[in-house]
Amino acid sequence: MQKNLLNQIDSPKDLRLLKQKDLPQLAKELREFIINIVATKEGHLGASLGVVELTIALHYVFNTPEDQLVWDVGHQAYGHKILTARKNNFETNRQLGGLSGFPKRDESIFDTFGVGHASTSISAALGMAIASRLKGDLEKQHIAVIGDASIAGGMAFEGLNHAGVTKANLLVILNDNAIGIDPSVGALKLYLTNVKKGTQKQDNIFEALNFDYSGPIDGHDLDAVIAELQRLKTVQGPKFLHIITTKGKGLKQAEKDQVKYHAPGKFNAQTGDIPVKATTIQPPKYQDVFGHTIVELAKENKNIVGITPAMPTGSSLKFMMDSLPDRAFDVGIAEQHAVTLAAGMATQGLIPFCNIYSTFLQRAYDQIIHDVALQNLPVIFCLDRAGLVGEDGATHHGVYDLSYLRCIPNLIIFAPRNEVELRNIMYTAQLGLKQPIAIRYPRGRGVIIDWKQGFTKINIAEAVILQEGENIAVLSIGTMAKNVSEAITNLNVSHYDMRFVKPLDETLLHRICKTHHTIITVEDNSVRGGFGSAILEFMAEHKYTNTIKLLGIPDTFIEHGKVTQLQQSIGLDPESLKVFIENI
Ligand SMILES: Cc1ncc(C[n+]2csc(CCOP(=O)(O)OP(=O)(O)O)c2C)c(N)n1
Ligand SMILES: CC(=O)[C@@H](O)[C@H](O)COP(=O)(O)O
Ligand SMILES: [Mg+2]
Repeated sequence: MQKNLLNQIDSPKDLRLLKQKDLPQLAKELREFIINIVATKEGHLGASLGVVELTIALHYVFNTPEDQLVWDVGHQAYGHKILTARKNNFETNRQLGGLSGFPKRDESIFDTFGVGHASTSISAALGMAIASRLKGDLEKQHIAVIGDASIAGGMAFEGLNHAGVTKANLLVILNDNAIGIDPSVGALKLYLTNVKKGTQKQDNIFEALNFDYSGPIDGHDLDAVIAELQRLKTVQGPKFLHIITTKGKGLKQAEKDQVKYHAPGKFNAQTGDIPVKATTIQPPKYQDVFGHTIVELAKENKNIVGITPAMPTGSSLKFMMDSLPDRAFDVGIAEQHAVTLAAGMATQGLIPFCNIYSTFLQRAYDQIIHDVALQNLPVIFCLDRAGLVGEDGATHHGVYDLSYLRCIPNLIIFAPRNEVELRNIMYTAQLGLKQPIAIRYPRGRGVIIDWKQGFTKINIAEAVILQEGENIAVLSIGTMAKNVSEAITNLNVSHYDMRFVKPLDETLLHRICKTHHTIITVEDNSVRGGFGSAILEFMAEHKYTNTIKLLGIPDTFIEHGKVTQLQQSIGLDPESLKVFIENI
């Protein structure tokens, strides 16, 4: 058999010159290429391995980039990137200055739509298809590739509902591997399982929505997929192709442990094994502090329930799903539903901990305002991955929550400085708070090895004095306290961990303003409308004229890279902070 087909391909034009019988060999090479690079450079693995055949078939049959191909979430688009002129720099994937881990319009004309969040592809591709019709172009194809977990998201349903009454030239391909990051959930999953078994009794849902439905077909059978795509190319209007694939296909361990190999970190490219980490004791991940603490609290307080929209492993709510399964809910990729579900539960006296990554909570903004805060329902929001998240980049940084939450009446906003503070605020929140609270904490590990200490109640709106000095007061929020502490070692300045962005510790703030000529705020949220803005508003309201400097995420989208590199690039690392403070 011919070797090194992948090396001959710079763009889909080269791919289309290959004979169809050679494509399985290309699929093998593409898989090996992805595995070899992700094994050392890290990133999302299982999803891209699962769509290798589909990716080749799509670029083989359709005339990309004229035909518009939209990937949902985009974590499965590594093969697409490699076949579309990015093979030679794919090793820079997700690194500072390198390729983005997700499709991005700035990066390539083959990336028709920027993604990272789920369930957007159908609406985006439909928008393109309607635009083509309006321009009189009836030949152009528009394809949305969406996973079985993402199609259960509300916006995907909204897109299907609209598409079904249009004549738009839209092909929706459901890549059904029966798993998201964690196993897929919900009634739609049951329906799809029945379709695969051929046992469904009711009408086909997608046909009922007016789509020309075909499938399910084996998504790893290149000939079958190509034949069906060629047929669908000749069908006008909304079409739906259901393919069945295996997440992690081609790497034994990734097929077996699909959750771990969604994004496994470094692994051995030959064996697939993930190296056992050194056993030195480290501080825990914040997500695990959340996961263990909610179990501990829920065992004592029968009203506590936990909710996650499709992130049981990422949030560690799985600990509660394992030990108290009736009281922990994975609702699928459904952030809006998760928030309003929590609100409904709170009306009945339950104490919902609704855990959502900061970036994904953006999806549920009206629900926070209209369903929770307006009715003053005591929902406890736990916002994981707040601040810079690193290699996932601009689509995933949780750097807006303080700004978008701070303007909502009734809502308390707290950011723990360390693991013990996270535990204590979770404990405090379930003691009978009469209003909603948002607790935001970052990706990664904390600072305290001995974190499992007894609970202490936190007084609402009480800040903590970490160091008192002269003239300059540094006010930090959340885990930025660590960078500030490192920066001011040996400096005679004050440092306060304000803890609450809302309500502020006004008593302390009056004292700070009266005893320091300069105030510096430090946050890992946008400086626009965030913690520093809250301090500015306080000063303006009380007519303080101290000099104030706001440090945080500048008013621009921050790309991908290691968190330490990104902090350096925007002056939030300890060294830059030190230089800044010394030069005041
Ligand atoms: C709005 C939103 N919520 C949650 C996520 C986190 N997330 C990324 S991929 C994923 C699972 C996607 O599963 P599926 O659509 O089945 O694709 P697969 O990984 O199986 O290819 C989730 C929950 C996200 N990216 N966007
Ligand atoms: C693609 C996606 O949205 C998720 O896979 C995300 O990358 C998970 O982030 P964490 O690694 O922080 O859980
Ligand atoms: Mg899936």
